[in-house]
Amino acid sequence: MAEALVLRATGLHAGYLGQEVLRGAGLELPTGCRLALLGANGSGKTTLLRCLSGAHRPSSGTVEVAGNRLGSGRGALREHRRRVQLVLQDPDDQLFSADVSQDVSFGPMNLGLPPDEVRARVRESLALLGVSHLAERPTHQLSYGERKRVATAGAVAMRPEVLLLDEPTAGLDPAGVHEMLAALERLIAQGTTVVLATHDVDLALAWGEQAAVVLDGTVRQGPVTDILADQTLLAAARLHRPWPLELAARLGLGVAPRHLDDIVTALTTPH
Ligand SMILES: Nc1ncnc2c1ncn2[C@@H]1O[C@H](COP(=O)(O)OP(=O)(O)OP(=O)(O)O)[C@@H](O)[C@H]1O
Repeated sequence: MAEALVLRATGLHAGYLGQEVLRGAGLELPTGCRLALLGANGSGKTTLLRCLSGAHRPSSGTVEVAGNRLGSGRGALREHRRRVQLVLQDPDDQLFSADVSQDVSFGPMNLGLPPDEVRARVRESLALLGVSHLAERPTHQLSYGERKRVATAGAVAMRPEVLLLDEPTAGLDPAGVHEMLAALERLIAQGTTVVLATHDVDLALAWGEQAAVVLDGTVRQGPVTDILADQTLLAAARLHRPWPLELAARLGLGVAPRHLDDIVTALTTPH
C-alpha cells in the first residue's frame, strides 16, 4: 500500500512582482516523515514554505493537506493554518506580545479555545520546547536562541499536523542546536510531520529521512542519502557532499553512512 501523504503540493508557480521564483514546484510529504529542505540562497525555500503554509498564494498549482485542497476562502485558509504551521527564520518576525506566555497563547486564543485549554496548550508547548522556565519573561529580554524556541512553541501550541521550520538552527550555538533538535524529536515522537529548511548538508543527512532541493524553480525530492549523494545536483544547488558520504567515498566503503557511528561500524565489521 502506498504511504499516506499528509501534505502534497503540485505544479506550484509563485513569486513576487515581476519575478517568478517557483516554476512548477511540487513536494510530497508522507505522514510522520522528516524532510530536510535545501537550496542555494534565493532559490525559493522560504517561498515554497510560505505557499505550503497558506501564507503566500501561488499563481497556479495546488496544496493539499490530508487530501483537502487549500482554497482561497478565509475559512479554508484558517483551517489549513491550524493544520500546517510555519516558523519563520527570524523569531522577531513572529514574536509580538509582551511576555512569553502571552505570545504562545496568541494562536490558541485565536482559535476561540476556552481559557483553561489555552493555558494547557501554552504549558505543553513550552515544555516540549524545553522553555517552561521562560514563561513569565518579557520576550524582548530573551536571547536569540530562546526567542527561536519560543517562536516555535507558538506554532506548536496550535497542535499542527505539519510543522514547517525555516532554518531553525541557523545562528544557534552548538548547545542551542542540540536543544532545538531534541525539541523536534519530542514533537516527532508525538506524531508531528516536520519540514526543516537548512543550508547545513551534514544536519540534513543526519536528521532527514527525505531531502528536497529547490533548484531553478522546481524541487528534486528523494531519500536523503540518494539526494545528498547526487554530485551533479549538489553542484547545481551550490551545496557540497556531506562529510560522512565524502569520507565513505574516499575510503571506498561502499555504504551510505549518515552518522559517525555508521562509518565506525562499516570500518570495524569484518566482511
Ligand atoms: N517579499 C518579497 N518581495 C519580493 N521578492 C522577494 C520577497 N521575498 C523573497 N523574494 C525574492 O524571491 C527569491 C526567493 O527568495 P526566498 O526567500 O524564497 O529564497 P530562500 O531559498 O529561502 O533564500 P535564503 O536561503 O537566502 O533564505 C529571492 O530572489 C528573493 O529576493
